[in-house]
Amino acid sequence: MLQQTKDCLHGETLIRFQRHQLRAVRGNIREEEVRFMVKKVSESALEQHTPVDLSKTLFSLTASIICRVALGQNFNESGFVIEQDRIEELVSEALLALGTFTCSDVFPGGLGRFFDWLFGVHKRINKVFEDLDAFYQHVIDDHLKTGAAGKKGIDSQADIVALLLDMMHKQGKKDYFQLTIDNIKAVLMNIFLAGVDTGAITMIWAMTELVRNPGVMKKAQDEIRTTLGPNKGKITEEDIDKVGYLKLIIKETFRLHPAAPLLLPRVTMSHVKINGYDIPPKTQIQLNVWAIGRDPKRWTDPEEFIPERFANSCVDFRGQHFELLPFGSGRRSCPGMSMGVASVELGLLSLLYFFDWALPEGMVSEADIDMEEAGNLTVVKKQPLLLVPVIHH
Ligand code: HEM
Repeated sequence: MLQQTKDCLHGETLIRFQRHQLRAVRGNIREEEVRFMVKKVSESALEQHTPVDLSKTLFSLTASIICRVALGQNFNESGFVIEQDRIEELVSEALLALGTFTCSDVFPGGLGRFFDWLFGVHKRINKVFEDLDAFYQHVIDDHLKTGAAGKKGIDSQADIVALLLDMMHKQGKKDYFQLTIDNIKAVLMNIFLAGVDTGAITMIWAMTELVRNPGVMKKAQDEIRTTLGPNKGKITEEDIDKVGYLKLIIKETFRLHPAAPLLLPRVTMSHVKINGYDIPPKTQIQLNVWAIGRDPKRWTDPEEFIPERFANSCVDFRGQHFELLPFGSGRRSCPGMSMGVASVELGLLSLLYFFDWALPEGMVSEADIDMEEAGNLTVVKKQPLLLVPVIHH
């Protein structure tokens, strides 16, 4: 028990430390982008009874944060190399393509390839990845042209492309590992595909559960508004640690709606035995963390959204407690966890502090909200979440 408490405290301290580190390096990109989102939602709220598409709003938020941190490019300034909508489209298309079943996965020989060719599977996959490659090349060329890549020197505000290009320029010819432009594009691909929609999906499900559970929404808003006080002009990341109930809401959202329900596939390196089953080497394994999160043997009332279940529990989502694994576990667990959690916390905190949320006209009860899921690698709410914002402060 003592060890568990120590682990809890250690985890919490670690995530705060990482957040401070991130803040020091990335400045207040997240705060600026969340403020921009609040401004846009406030504008919509002035047109009374007009619903906001929160799914779109939250995808735009995470895409803008990732674009600024990774590429140093701001959607809200003119001259961005690609339309924001197109980036969001490309990310969704790429994730869908990656999670698509291919015949050559099951029949690696000519037969599988023939059927994939017949159904045009690889053509579709190639098209979306060619478009993303062209986008990364454009951004890299832009950095090289403007000298953001090393010539001016790297400062604490440098974006990831600038840092990687700087590393590439400084490497010696005899270095064991030679970083190439292709490596940089691969890192960008990882960050884009893993970083944009996971955070948005988590916030969309959290807001969906909150409107379906008005008691939980009210408790969260009362705590947030009482703790932060009235007429606060802006929310900062320092405010996050003051509001404990929101953190329980986020944990409960991770339990019921992990953004990547099957994590990334693993392959066994040797023969293993699990629950009496023999699993030979080189077998692809998928971990269903969605099902684990709803397992009645582990959770009381597993289908219910009850954030209080975590109030006196040490169970956390950082990969040490196997009943809750929204970021995976082990060496291949999510490297963007601190950044993802910080964006989700700040985004939700602002939406709950500044606005009350009502159902759109025609929807009589919370039970009418559609909960259907869509996607394969990542699973999003199928129908956009439409809610009417009412300005509170
Ligand atoms: C709430 C937000 C996020 C969630 C729920 C999430 C979840 C996950 C999950 C489940 C995995 C697979 C882990 C495994 O199979 O064990 C993963 C991998 C990954 N995530 Fe995240 N993630 C989030 C945010 C981010 C962000 C913001 C970034 C980058 C800026 C990021 C970058 C990555 C990368 C690069 C991988 C692949 C790691 C590898 O291949 O070894 N993630 N994430």
